[in-house]
Amino acid sequence: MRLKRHVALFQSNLKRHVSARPLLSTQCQHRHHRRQYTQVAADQPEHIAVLGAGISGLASAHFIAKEFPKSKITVIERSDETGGWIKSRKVEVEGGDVVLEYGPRTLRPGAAALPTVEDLGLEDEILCTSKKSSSAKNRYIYYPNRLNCLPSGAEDIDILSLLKLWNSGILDGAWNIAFESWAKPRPRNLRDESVGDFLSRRVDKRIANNIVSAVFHGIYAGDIYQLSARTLLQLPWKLEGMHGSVGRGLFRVNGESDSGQMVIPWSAHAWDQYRAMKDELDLPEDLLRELSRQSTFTFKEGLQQLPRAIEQSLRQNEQVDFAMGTNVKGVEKVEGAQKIRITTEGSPESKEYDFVVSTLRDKNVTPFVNVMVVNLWFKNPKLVPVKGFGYLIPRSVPFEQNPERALGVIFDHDAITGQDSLPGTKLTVMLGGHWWDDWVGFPDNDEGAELAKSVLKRHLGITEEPDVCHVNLHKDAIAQYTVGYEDRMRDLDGTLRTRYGGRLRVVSSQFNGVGVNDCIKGAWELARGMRGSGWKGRQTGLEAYTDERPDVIQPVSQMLKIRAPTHV
Ligand SMILES: C=Cc1c2[nH]c(c1C)Cc1[nH]c(c(CCC(=O)O)c1C)Cc1[nH]c(c(C)c1CCC(=O)O)Cc1[nH]c(c(C)c1C=C)C2
Repeated sequence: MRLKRHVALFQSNLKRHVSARPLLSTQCQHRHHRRQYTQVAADQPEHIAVLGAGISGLASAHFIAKEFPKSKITVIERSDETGGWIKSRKVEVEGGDVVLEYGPRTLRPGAAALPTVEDLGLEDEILCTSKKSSSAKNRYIYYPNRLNCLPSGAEDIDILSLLKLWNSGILDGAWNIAFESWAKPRPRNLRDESVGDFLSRRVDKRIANNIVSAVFHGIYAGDIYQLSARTLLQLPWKLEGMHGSVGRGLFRVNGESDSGQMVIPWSAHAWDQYRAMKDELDLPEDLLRELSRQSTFTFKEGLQQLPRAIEQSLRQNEQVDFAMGTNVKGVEKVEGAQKIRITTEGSPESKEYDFVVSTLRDKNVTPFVNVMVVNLWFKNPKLVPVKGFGYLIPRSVPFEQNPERALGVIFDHDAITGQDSLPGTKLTVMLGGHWWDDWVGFPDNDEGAELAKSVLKRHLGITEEPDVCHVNLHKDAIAQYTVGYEDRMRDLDGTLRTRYGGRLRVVSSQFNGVGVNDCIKGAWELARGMRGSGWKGRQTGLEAYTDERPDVIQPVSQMLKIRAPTHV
């Protein structure tokens, strides 16, 4: 009854348009900094401001401090805690304690985060989930009214499990992959379309609505009919643009190559960045070898250990200063000088900087979705009937099976082991995302808990009351790279360049990819671009979108770990 009321109430919410705010004009209040700094060499920025102390801001400060050890760096953050929405909490329960993650919880062992982990001496704090573990192998999709295990690799495909999957209907339309090369190529003037439309056109709408929408729920909590195919399915989009079909394109580029490895078109920018990372990030062989066997990793105290360690190391560094609880009100170029003026809320004085890195969110640049994260812990360790990472819920699931608009459930007790001091069932239910785009009000914490429990009851048969239940509504949690994204980024690059002359650059999940690794990699690239006299150039942080050089055909190797735009 209560659930029905919630669902009816939320569905009756009307579409709300996000209020427009000018780029980088968040409120701020700025404290003055007392430390004395040695005079810096003329070719180093004297004072740099980093706006925001989420992972992008912290990583930017970390890498910039290494590039310019004599510059003064001020990190300005609105809240009282660093790390953005990476938030880990140790919670006491009867007989021990458990770690709950309110936001991202694991990292893939990609190139970006590892040097930071090594720099900070966090190697001994790492907890890995092996590629061979059940949680890495067993990923489920709930469809239409049960869990279906997806094969994790060719070696896991057996006839029985394939038959089960086939009978569920989740693979309906998959045969059409075989006929992809016969689908009509897109019109020449089509600059972008949605992921859903692209797949419906080239393969089958059912595949888009079932498996693909589930995967996109797990990454973007987004709507495949709004997200950009050109940006998020960049390889298939490129291959179709080059050869009229994805299959034919892959065949042709490999037929013409004599590299002996599987090759694909890379944007020249992504290839340069990839090589630079490979050349410069000198990681210990044993750490690399160990992590290559892992599916994901995190830390003993939770993922927030990473931003906390970066913060701690920055605080120990004389050149870095934090202005916490400080709201940026205005960012403008100083007339006639190569400086950026930052004004802050509650402070009559503004402050001028030689260089500014902004990681602030701007809803004029991309829309965002809201995600409600409900963490539940039960003393009983045997509540979930299967072992695995968890399950995702596609858009095609009938409404009666998902009236709460859940996006997926993570089996944290399986996905990450070694954080809790006692066994139990630890789950995270993710609700909302694009399903809540039209809502003007959101469930409160009690309602969120009821919705999550209702999902668990229907999908997993869990009727027990949880011993712990934490609910967090993350407003504007995940940036949405919607159709036309890359063209908008090119326009934004022009605007930023004209307005700030290269002295303000951006890095964040709005520009560099929504993952933690993407943000760290973006911060590394930004700091590297400042190297030498690079900070005096007219870059904006959006060079990936304006690099007009033709693609290069190179091995696929790390491509999946590096997100970069297309130029077809
Ligand atoms: C906490 C909510 C998030 C959702 N998506 C992201 C976050 C942080 C971003 C994200 N999630 C994944 C990737 C791909 C790269 C990767 O590390 O695998 C990205 C960029 C995959 C992923 N999805 C879920 C998990 C636990 C992971 C692993 C990474 C992580 O720890 O976040 C589950 C999941 N995430 C979201 C939903 C709705 C969901 C559902 C079960 C949204």
